[in-house]
Amino acid sequence: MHEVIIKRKVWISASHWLHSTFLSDEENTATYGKCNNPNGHGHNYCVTVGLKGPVDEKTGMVLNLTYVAKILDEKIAGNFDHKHLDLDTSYFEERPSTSENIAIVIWQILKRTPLANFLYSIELEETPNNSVLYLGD
Ligand SMILES: Nc1nc2c(c(=O)[nH]1)N=C([C@H](O)[C@H](O)COP(=O)(O)OP(=O)(O)OP(=O)(O)O)CN2
Ligand SMILES: [Zn+2]
Repeated sequence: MHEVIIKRKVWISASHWLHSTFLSDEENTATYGKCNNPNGHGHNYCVTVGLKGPVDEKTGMVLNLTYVAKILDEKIAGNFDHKHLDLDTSYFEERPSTSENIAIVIWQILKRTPLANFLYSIELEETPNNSVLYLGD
Protein backbone atom coordinates (compact mmCIF):
# COMPACT_ATOMS: atom_id res chain seq x y z
CA MET A 1 0.00 0.00 0.00
CA HIS A 2 1.42 3.36 -1.03
CA GLU A 3 0.42 6.50 0.87
CA VAL A 4 0.56 9.76 -1.08
CA ILE A 5 -0.24 13.37 -0.17
CA ILE A 6 -2.36 15.08 -2.82
CA LYS A 7 -2.83 18.87 -2.86
CA ARG A 8 -5.48 21.21 -4.17
CA LYS A 9 -5.47 25.01 -4.12
CA VAL A 10 -8.43 27.24 -3.49
CA TRP A 11 -8.22 31.04 -3.74
CA ILE A 12 -9.97 33.50 -1.46
CA SER A 13 -10.21 37.20 -2.20
CA ALA A 14 -11.14 38.71 1.14
CA SER A 15 -10.74 41.74 3.36
CA HIS A 16 -10.07 41.86 7.09
CA TRP A 17 -8.54 43.84 9.89
CA LEU A 18 -6.28 42.58 12.62
CA HIS A 19 -7.75 43.28 16.02
CA SER A 20 -7.82 41.33 19.27
CA THR A 21 -10.62 41.65 21.82
CA PHE A 22 -8.01 40.63 24.43
CA LEU A 23 -6.00 43.83 23.83
CA SER A 24 -6.69 47.53 24.47
CA ASP A 25 -6.91 49.93 21.51
CA GLU A 26 -3.36 51.07 22.23
CA GLU A 27 -2.10 47.49 22.43
CA ASN A 28 -3.90 46.61 19.19
CA THR A 29 -2.25 49.51 17.39
CA ALA A 30 1.15 48.62 18.82
CA THR A 31 0.73 44.94 17.92
CA TYR A 32 -0.78 45.09 14.46
CA GLY A 33 0.27 48.55 13.17
CA LYS A 34 -1.19 49.36 9.72
CA CYS A 35 -3.15 46.07 9.76
CA ASN A 36 -5.25 47.42 12.66
CA ASN A 37 -6.93 50.00 10.40
CA PRO A 38 -10.68 49.50 11.21
CA ASN A 39 -11.63 50.06 7.54
CA GLY A 40 -9.73 46.91 6.66
CA HIS A 41 -7.47 45.83 3.83
CA GLY A 42 -7.53 42.94 1.36
CA HIS A 43 -5.59 39.84 0.36
CA ASN A 44 -5.75 37.20 -2.34
CA TYR A 45 -5.25 34.22 -0.04
CA CYS A 46 -3.98 31.04 -1.64
CA VAL A 47 -5.00 28.02 0.44
CA THR A 48 -3.33 24.69 -0.35
CA VAL A 49 -5.07 21.73 1.23
CA GLY A 50 -2.98 18.56 1.67
CA LEU A 51 -4.80 15.21 1.83
CA LYS A 52 -2.98 12.00 2.72
CA GLY A 53 -4.16 8.48 1.99
CA PRO A 54 -3.52 5.20 0.23
CA VAL A 55 -3.53 5.10 -3.57
CA ASP A 56 -6.49 2.99 -4.66
CA GLU A 57 -5.22 0.11 -6.82
CA LYS A 58 -8.11 0.30 -9.25
CA THR A 59 -8.37 4.08 -9.75
CA GLY A 60 -4.74 5.06 -9.14
CA MET A 61 -5.98 7.93 -6.97
CA VAL A 62 -6.10 8.83 -3.27
CA LEU A 63 -9.19 10.91 -4.02
CA ASN A 64 -10.40 12.38 -7.29
CA LEU A 65 -9.13 15.98 -7.23
CA THR A 66 -12.22 17.08 -9.16
CA TYR A 67 -14.30 15.88 -6.21
CA VAL A 68 -11.91 17.58 -3.77
CA ALA A 69 -12.17 20.83 -5.75
CA LYS A 70 -15.96 20.77 -5.53
CA ILE A 71 -15.87 20.45 -1.74
CA LEU A 72 -13.26 23.21 -1.35
CA ASP A 73 -15.19 25.53 -3.65
CA GLU A 74 -18.35 25.01 -1.64
CA LYS A 75 -16.98 24.94 1.90
CA ILE A 76 -14.00 27.33 1.67
CA ALA A 77 -14.52 29.70 -1.26
CA GLY A 78 -18.26 29.65 -0.58
CA ASN A 79 -17.71 30.77 3.02
CA PHE A 80 -14.92 33.31 2.53
CA ASP A 81 -14.43 34.47 -1.07
CA HIS A 82 -15.38 38.14 -1.58
CA LYS A 83 -16.24 38.49 2.11
CA HIS A 84 -14.97 40.66 4.93
CA LEU A 85 -13.64 37.95 7.23
CA ASP A 86 -14.49 39.90 10.41
CA LEU A 87 -17.80 41.48 9.36
CA ASP A 88 -19.37 38.95 6.97
CA THR A 89 -18.50 35.75 8.87
CA SER A 90 -18.77 34.76 12.52
CA TYR A 91 -15.54 32.75 12.64
CA PHE A 92 -13.37 35.61 13.88
CA GLU A 93 -15.62 37.20 16.46
CA GLU A 94 -13.54 35.79 19.31
CA ARG A 95 -10.14 35.43 17.61
CA PRO A 96 -8.17 37.74 15.33
CA SER A 97 -8.33 36.94 11.60
CA THR A 98 -4.61 36.18 11.35
CA SER A 99 -3.35 33.67 8.80
CA GLU A 100 -2.74 31.26 11.68
CA ASN A 101 -6.39 31.44 12.77
CA ILE A 102 -7.75 31.31 9.23
CA ALA A 103 -5.79 28.09 8.63
CA ILE A 104 -7.16 26.60 11.87
CA VAL A 105 -10.74 27.58 10.95
CA ILE A 106 -10.36 26.02 7.49
CA TRP A 107 -9.08 22.82 9.10
CA GLN A 108 -12.09 22.76 11.45
CA ILE A 109 -14.53 23.30 8.57
CA LEU A 110 -12.95 20.51 6.49
CA LYS A 111 -13.07 18.18 9.50
CA ARG A 112 -16.83 18.22 9.04
CA THR A 113 -16.66 17.10 5.38
CA PRO A 114 -15.93 13.78 3.64
CA LEU A 115 -12.27 14.94 3.44
CA ALA A 116 -11.90 14.69 7.24
CA ASN A 117 -10.07 11.36 7.38
CA PHE A 118 -7.58 12.44 4.70
CA LEU A 119 -6.77 15.90 6.13
CA TYR A 120 -2.99 16.38 6.38
CA SER A 121 -2.10 20.08 6.02
CA ILE A 122 -3.42 23.56 5.40
CA GLU A 123 -0.97 25.99 3.86
CA LEU A 124 -2.21 29.54 3.61
CA GLU A 125 -0.31 32.23 1.69
CA GLU A 126 -1.48 35.69 2.65
CA THR A 127 1.03 37.66 0.60
CA PRO A 128 3.88 36.56 -1.69
CA ASN A 129 6.12 36.89 1.40
CA ASN A 130 3.93 35.57 4.24
CA SER A 131 2.53 32.08 4.69
CA VAL A 132 1.57 29.63 7.44
CA LEU A 133 1.43 25.85 7.56
CA TYR A 134 -1.00 24.03 9.89
CA LEU A 135 -0.73 20.29 10.43
CA GLY A 136 -3.58 19.93 12.93
CA ASP A 137 -3.31 19.34 16.65
N1 LIG B 1 2.06 36.01 12.29
C1 LIG B 1 1.33 36.86 11.50
N2 LIG B 1 1.82 38.08 11.25
C2 LIG B 1 1.10 38.93 10.44
C3 LIG B 1 -0.13 38.50 9.90
C4 LIG B 1 -0.60 37.21 10.21
O1 LIG B 1 -1.68 36.79 9.77
N3 LIG B 1 0.15 36.42 11.00
N4 LIG B 1 -0.81 39.35 9.09
C5 LIG B 1 -0.40 40.56 8.79
C6 LIG B 1 -1.29 41.44 7.94
O2 LIG B 1 -2.49 40.80 7.60
C7 LIG B 1 -0.71 42.20 6.79
O3 LIG B 1 -1.74 42.49 5.88
C8 LIG B 1 0.45 41.65 6.05
O4 LIG B 1 0.65 42.52 4.93
P1 LIG B 1 2.01 43.21 4.57
O5 LIG B 1 2.75 43.68 5.76
O6 LIG B 1 1.68 44.22 3.54
O7 LIG B 1 2.70 41.97 3.89
P2 LIG B 1 4.16 41.71 3.43
O8 LIG B 1 4.97 41.35 4.61
O9 LIG B 1 4.11 40.67 2.37
O10 LIG B 1 4.62 43.08 2.79
P3 LIG B 1 5.96 43.82 3.02
O11 LIG B 1 6.01 44.74 1.85
O12 LIG B 1 7.06 42.80 3.04
O13 LIG B 1 5.82 44.55 4.32
C9 LIG B 1 0.84 41.09 9.35
N5 LIG B 1 1.54 40.15 10.18
ZN1 LIG C 1 -3.92 41.43 6.31
